[in-house]
Amino acid sequence: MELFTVNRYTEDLKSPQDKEQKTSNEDEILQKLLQKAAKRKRKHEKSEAAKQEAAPVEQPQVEETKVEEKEVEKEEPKETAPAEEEATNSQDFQILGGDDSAKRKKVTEVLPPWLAYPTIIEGGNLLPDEIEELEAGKDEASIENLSYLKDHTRQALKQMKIKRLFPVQRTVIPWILEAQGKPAPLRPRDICVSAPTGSGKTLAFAIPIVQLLNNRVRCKVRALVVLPVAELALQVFKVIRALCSKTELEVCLLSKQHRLEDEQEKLVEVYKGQMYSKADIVVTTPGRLVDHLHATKGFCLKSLKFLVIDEADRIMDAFFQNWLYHLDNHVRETANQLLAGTQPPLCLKELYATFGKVPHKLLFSATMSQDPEKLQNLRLFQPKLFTTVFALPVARSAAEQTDADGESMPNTGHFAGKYTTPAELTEQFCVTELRIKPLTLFALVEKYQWKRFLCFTNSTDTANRLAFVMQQLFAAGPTKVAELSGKLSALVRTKTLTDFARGRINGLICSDALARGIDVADVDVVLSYETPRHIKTYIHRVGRTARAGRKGTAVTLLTEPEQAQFKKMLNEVGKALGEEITVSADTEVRHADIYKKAMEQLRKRQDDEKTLKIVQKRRVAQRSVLHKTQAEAAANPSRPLTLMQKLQLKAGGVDQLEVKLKQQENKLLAPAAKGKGKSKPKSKETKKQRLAKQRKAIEE
Ligand SMILES: Nc1ncnc2c1ncn2[C@@H]1O[C@H](COP(=O)(O)OP(=O)(O)OP(=O)(O)O)[C@@H](O)[C@H]1O
Repeated sequence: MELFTVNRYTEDLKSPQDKEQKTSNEDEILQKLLQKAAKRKRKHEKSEAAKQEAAPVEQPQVEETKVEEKEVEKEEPKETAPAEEEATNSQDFQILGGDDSAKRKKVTEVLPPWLAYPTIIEGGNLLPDEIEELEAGKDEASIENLSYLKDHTRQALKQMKIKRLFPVQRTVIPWILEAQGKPAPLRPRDICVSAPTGSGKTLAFAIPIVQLLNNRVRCKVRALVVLPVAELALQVFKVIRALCSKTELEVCLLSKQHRLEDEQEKLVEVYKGQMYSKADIVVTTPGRLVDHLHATKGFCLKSLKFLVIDEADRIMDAFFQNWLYHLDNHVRETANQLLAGTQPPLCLKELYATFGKVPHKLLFSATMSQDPEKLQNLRLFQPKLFTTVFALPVARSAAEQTDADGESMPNTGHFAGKYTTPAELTEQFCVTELRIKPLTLFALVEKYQWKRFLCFTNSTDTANRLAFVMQQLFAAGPTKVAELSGKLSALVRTKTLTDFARGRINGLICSDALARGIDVADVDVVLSYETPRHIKTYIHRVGRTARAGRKGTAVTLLTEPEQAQFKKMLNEVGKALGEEITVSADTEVRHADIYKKAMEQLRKRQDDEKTLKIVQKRRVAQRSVLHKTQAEAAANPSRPLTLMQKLQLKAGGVDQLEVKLKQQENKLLAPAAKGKGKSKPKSKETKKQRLAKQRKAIEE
């Protein structure tokens, strides 16, 4: 008996004809195999003969032989039968570790047509000839001559001291107004706007939104503006609020600078058991939006008509609590509730108005992302790109338009408008040594008498340390310097910015968290203390000056090794390094004493911080040990304590230990507290009152 039975598939030959056909097929295959074997044999013989010839010769000639071999191989297919050709063609696939001569297709980056063929925003900011036209009263960009602007917008703009619109505004505003004016089944295309920093993108979306929402009857959240950081949200909120000043529209700001409960009060009101929206336009950060979607009863976005994403590439780069997912869920849920009839009022008209409605998405940035994956997350509807600078696809010859196989290649386009800086910006650099970098910065500010400057570092820690050193260096003079980094609370940051805007502070040492979007008027110069890691960061940093058609300067401090790398980074996006500026060579000697002192103080401060961290860590550890010992002793009074535990309890228990460690901590914090104590208000305000006062001052 067989243990295993192997079942093979044996094709039943149905007819003698089939039988004949099968035998002829077999013969054919056999013939092919024999031909192949003969070919292989021939080849082997030839290569053996060649090897023998080449044996006494040195290395370079071996390579020649290889070339010959290849030539022989290339010639051979001419002699082979068609069946053999098939077999040789199979070598088109690249064999790993094998012959490298296999054919490879060239991979080219292809932009989707909407990115490759954008709408160009013509004209720069206020050009000299335009100013002459403005004086002559013939200016086409004057708000008086633009027919699509409503009276309430003109009045508000006049109050904001805006007389004419910038190119990006003149292109985008009429386009949105027209796209929204089309009848119901036609849906407007979503747009991406890529324009330089300070070119006026905020008004480009704010004006059409305010004009289109102004004829609403009932207050509902119809526009949502999302920004990456609280400071930016506050800035955009102020612009939209000013624009709405002549309308009935309500604008609400949501950001971590306020208490959630306060914001909830501003968002929703309850009347006779029904929830009503108190805001038409909501300006928010992604994190705060998610908080409200989950925690605020009655916060409903089902009537959303506009979704604006400012600094879009930043928002797409970061996860931001997956805000898009939560927003999507919220809109879908409310729509479903409405369809299921669980959310009153359910009437046909409302159903019709809600069903299938998607907000018009408007994306803005100075460094727009081209990454299709990131853009796909936003599910843009037939997107359209507006950009200021663009090199149109280069015209190619007929030969260039086809690849090696003779197939036509798509036009790839060249997105040159991706990283642009304002025309009014002057870029410079200063070469220094790492050892004396802070001193060079100090000397530059002294030499050029900059009264309003921003200085960027690559991390919050560097910003913190540099601000400390600069404060020491400038201590004797009138120049006031402060830190502005992500390490500080949002409230302190906003207060510092307000002080800077009002001229109480001359220079801010910032981390990159605030490099984007912040609009402070009349910044003389933007300094990069450390070279930015990415060109995008550089574009946003330098964009804090030369805004709204004004002139500005950007200076980068470079060490010798950094110079080539930075130059390469700029060249890659078609920018040049700019002019070199220097500080006098005896700077180091003149300020040696004061610099030495500042560095010593910094070292002392760092030591203190380290000790404080250790004390705090020990405090937490000892507290937990004591708690454990006390709990054990209470739970099991009969169990004898170890000597260590007895000592710990004898030392005075948790409370006394707390007091002891607190004393140590206070001692270390004492010098800092002393300095702060001077500026503290004398009145007995509570912390809550003080914060409320600060908030009020900031919003004003
Ligand atoms: N039409 C205008 N006339 C005069 N000033 C304007 C006009 N439009 C905007 N501004 C001013 O220009 C400055 C920059 O505007 P805005 O912040 O909108 O620029 P942005 O393009 O968003 O810059 P960023 O990319 O850095 O965020 C603001 O101070 C604003 O008040």
